[in-house]
Amino acid sequence: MAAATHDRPAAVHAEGIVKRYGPTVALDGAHLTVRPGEAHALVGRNGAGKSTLVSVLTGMQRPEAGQVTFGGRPAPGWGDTAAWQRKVACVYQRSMTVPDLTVAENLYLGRYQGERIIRWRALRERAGRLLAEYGVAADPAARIRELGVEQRQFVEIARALSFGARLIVLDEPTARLDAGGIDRLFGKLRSLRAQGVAFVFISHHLQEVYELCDTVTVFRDARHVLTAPVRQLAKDELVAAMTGEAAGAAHRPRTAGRGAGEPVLRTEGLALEGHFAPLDLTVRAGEVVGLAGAAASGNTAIGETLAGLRAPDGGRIAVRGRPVRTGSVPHALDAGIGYVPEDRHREGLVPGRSVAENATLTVADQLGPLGTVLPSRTREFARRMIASLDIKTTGPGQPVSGLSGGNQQKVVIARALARDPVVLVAVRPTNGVDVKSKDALLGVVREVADGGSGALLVSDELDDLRVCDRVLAVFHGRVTAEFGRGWHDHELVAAMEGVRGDGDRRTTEDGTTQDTEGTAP
Ligand SMILES: Nc1ncnc2c1ncn2[C@@H]1O[C@H](COP(=O)(O)OP(=O)(O)OP(=O)(O)O)[C@@H](O)[C@H]1O
Repeated sequence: MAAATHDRPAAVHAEGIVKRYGPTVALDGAHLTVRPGEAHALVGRNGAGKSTLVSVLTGMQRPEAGQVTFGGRPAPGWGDTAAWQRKVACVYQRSMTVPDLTVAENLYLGRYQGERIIRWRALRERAGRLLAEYGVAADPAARIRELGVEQRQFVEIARALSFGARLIVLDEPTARLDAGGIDRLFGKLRSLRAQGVAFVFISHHLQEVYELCDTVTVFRDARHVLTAPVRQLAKDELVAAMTGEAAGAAHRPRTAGRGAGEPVLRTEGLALEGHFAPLDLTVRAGEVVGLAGAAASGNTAIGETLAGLRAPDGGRIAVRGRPVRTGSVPHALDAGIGYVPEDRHREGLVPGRSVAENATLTVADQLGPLGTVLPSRTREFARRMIASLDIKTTGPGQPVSGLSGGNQQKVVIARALARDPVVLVAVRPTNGVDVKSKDALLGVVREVADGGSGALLVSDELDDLRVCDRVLAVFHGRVTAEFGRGWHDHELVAAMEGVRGDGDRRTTEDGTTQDTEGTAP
């Protein structure tokens, strides 16, 4: 199906790109060529330089050296935003659209500068035609905040195409989509490729690279390492190129727990209407428990309720047998619930503060006041975390804003570990984390449990869930199945999606299937 062509000039060609941030060399003579109609994966470890290249290719950052051409013509002048928009767009994991404006307004944002009167009805009609042209099912009058991630991404793609861009960068577009959403996104990308639109696809999910892309480029330590047809590169060779280690050197985290002890976390009838039905959950010392479910299953809401971010409608939470006041983050923290949020930008970090300060924010009272001089204990803890979570940074004193996305995520995890939590609740902790660091991170979660705490891993990533001693599948706000070790991928995926078929059959706790009603709470 590959629509990539070699007889036309490259959709984008970049060469000799150098970009520095102070002492950090983010790109060191990097190059990339993407053909029209190609789906080109750009992969590399956290901090390899992928986002920096994207910011250069989209005119957001000016490189110190190098050239960029689109369709064989030099890139627009620095600062000529409108001209860049006609060449290329990036759909980020975090939406660049304006949530309080309508779809129609977002589609035509910035295009009517200088015009005194905007005809709203005509604008909505034009937006409707535009969306129909690109096969996007979204109401032009709906506010962006009312749309799901999937529709928002489609609106952003339609917006880019309507400016004339024939190159679209997708930065981890699948991170917040469920399996059906990923299928629909890939279907749309395939049909656009057939029309000659080229994609740069950034993902830490290598299986998606194999599913969607025809070419892959690997960056390592600010440099281009290889470009190859995806089909000619085995997955372990790809990982080896990313890590610089021999193929097969990557190890899986240990999965054998020491056996469960006393309950460290217990919920009784914990419920949140519209999100999850009354839940009785027990996590024991030494145990890693998985809460598996798709984005809308309610598993994230359970994690957020345990962390005190949401107030439940009813039910109780106890840590080591002691009741925890629900709906209060400070009480959850004091009770020993460590929390790794899904959205590190919103809930995770203080950008101007250093790696060490951010990693220890919750224990500031134990380590001494935050100030310009780092207390030695803060720095010492940060150093340990930098080593064990493999954080790529110039040191504990570097502001977190200077870290790549994946490395920021690791700082959020460090922060949750700083207090020696009795139970660690982590929501999709490996989101945006590279293949090798994922192993390190899951190994740390395992160590937390082996050290006598408990861990609850909220995720839909099978590779993450493999570290668990038990996995509970959540569907429509209810735990529908429980698995011990040794589950098969297809069983867990089926349980996460709710097994539909004759009479809507589900797997129950003892592993059998039965007819259920499958109603949402
Ligand atoms: N604003 C900034 N200030 C200082 N250093 C920065 C800044 N942005 C990026 N860097 C550094 O540049 C290097 C490349 O970062 P970049 O964000 O391009 O990596 P990446 O490959 O996109 O990583 P990830 O997979 O984690 O998103 C990193 O060492 C990072 O710390």
